[in-house]
Amino acid sequence: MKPFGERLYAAMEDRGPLCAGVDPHPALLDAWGQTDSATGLERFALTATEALAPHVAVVKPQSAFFERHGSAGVAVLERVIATAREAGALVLLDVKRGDIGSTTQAYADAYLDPRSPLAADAMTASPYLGFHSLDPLLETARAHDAGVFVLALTSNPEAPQVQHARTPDGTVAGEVLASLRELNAGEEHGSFGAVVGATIGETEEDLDVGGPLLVPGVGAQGGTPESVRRIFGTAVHRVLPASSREILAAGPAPAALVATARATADAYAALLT
Ligand SMILES: O=C(O)c1cc(=O)[nH]c(=O)n1[C@@H]1O[C@H](COP(=O)(O)O)[C@@H](O)[C@H]1O
Repeated sequence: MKPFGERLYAAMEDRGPLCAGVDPHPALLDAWGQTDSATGLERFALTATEALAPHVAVVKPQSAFFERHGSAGVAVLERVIATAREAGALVLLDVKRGDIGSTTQAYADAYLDPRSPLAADAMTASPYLGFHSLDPLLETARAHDAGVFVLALTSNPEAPQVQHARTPDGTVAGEVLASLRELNAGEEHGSFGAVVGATIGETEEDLDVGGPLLVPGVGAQGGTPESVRRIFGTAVHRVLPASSREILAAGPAPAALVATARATADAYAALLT
């Protein structure tokens, strides 16, 4: 198998630059006429995945919305992952894990080792126990040609308190970005990505980490192709926009989901050229 970064680049060229989030919010379940239960979750999540996965580069299930339904919800997550991969999409599992190294290895086994029923092509990780507390994830990803997306400059308004904090060498976010650049050194399309929100406004950080840039915050949180172009400058060709609520709100009709996803991918495709 090729490394994740190369597989992602090929998928974005082939299917357009879009990561479609599967975030089964209770309000969306209701809007789709489903109950807030494991049965409603299953109908919602599989309808969305079956519709979108044949058309988008990446499907990103948000684990919390499955976990809140207990073990039945996690079983649905397993089916979403398998369904999306069978349809040819890459799966980025959004779990934002981060812990001491020995525990991080167990997360790596759960989400990146192909023997696990929850194994995905890539996962999200939080570096706030120290970037190298993530080493077990990074090493397991390398061993299985998977990817890791590390939070750098997130889309939420509380983020600057930690991420803009000064360090002897710059800022916390700058150090995360530099660590990713080091991991991807020598690769044209590295497998270790940064998460940078489309809503962060101006930044002086060097956002080109040599790997993909997962960019949530487009659509429902207000980010646009123009704001993405402004924020990412010469790194814009690495951007993978991620949108959840805006696409899912078009459902439950599969054709409407696909049309909204396609329109979003088309709106961002010009950024990559
Ligand atoms: O890692 C993420 O995906 C993420 C990082 C971030 O900075 N901001 C952010 O919104 N997200 C996730 O991206 C999704 C955003 O969904 P919408 O705002 O509905 O498009 C949610 O699943 C968030 O958890």
